[in-house]
Amino acid sequence: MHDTLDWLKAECLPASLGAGKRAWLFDQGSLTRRLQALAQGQLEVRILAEGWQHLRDDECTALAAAPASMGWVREIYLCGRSEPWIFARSVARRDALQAAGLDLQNQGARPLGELLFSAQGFTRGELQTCRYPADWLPQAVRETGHWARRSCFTRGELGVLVAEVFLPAFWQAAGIDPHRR
Ligand SMILES: C=C(O[C@@H]1C=C(C(=O)O)C=C[C@H]1O)C(=O)O
Repeated sequence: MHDTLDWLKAECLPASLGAGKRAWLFDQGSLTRRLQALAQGQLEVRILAEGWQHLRDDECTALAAAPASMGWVREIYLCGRSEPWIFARSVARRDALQAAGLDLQNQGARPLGELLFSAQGFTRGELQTCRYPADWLPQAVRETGHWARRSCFTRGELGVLVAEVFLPAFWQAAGIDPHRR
């Protein structure tokens, strides 16, 4: 397991990372909203998996949870013009969700961003990036080297850790060479 997965802050990234990719990776706004514009409104959430699972080591560390804590896991594609552009995995501690009375189980195909960027009192923490482990990706998009970012949205004791992996089809749609750093 990648318990030593290093998520890097903006200032730790190689200077060689292209400005186009860096701008997308570290944009503080709602990714859903930006993608809706890029897809001219043809953006949908495709749910891949949801449920209570033991969280990964890097997730437990980020959420200040004991190793292998139980949490709600939501894995989706954000599809632009019916093509997977983003793989996203969002997790939160079960104890914190229950204490907050937040019901992520019924989010369904509504973008999580509508909850996290609405007036619900969530604050976004620092954005970090990494090259996402291929074996954490769905089989259909399993390649090494995809840029990912993550941040934690907090409200009181509750943290929702959102990781977004930018797939080659997205970079092409954004007019950025997916093979350049
Ligand atoms: C956090 C956001 O929500 C987006 C929607 C997600 C979902 O519905 O599961 C997951 C990650 C994000 O890309 C956002 O819009 O920035």
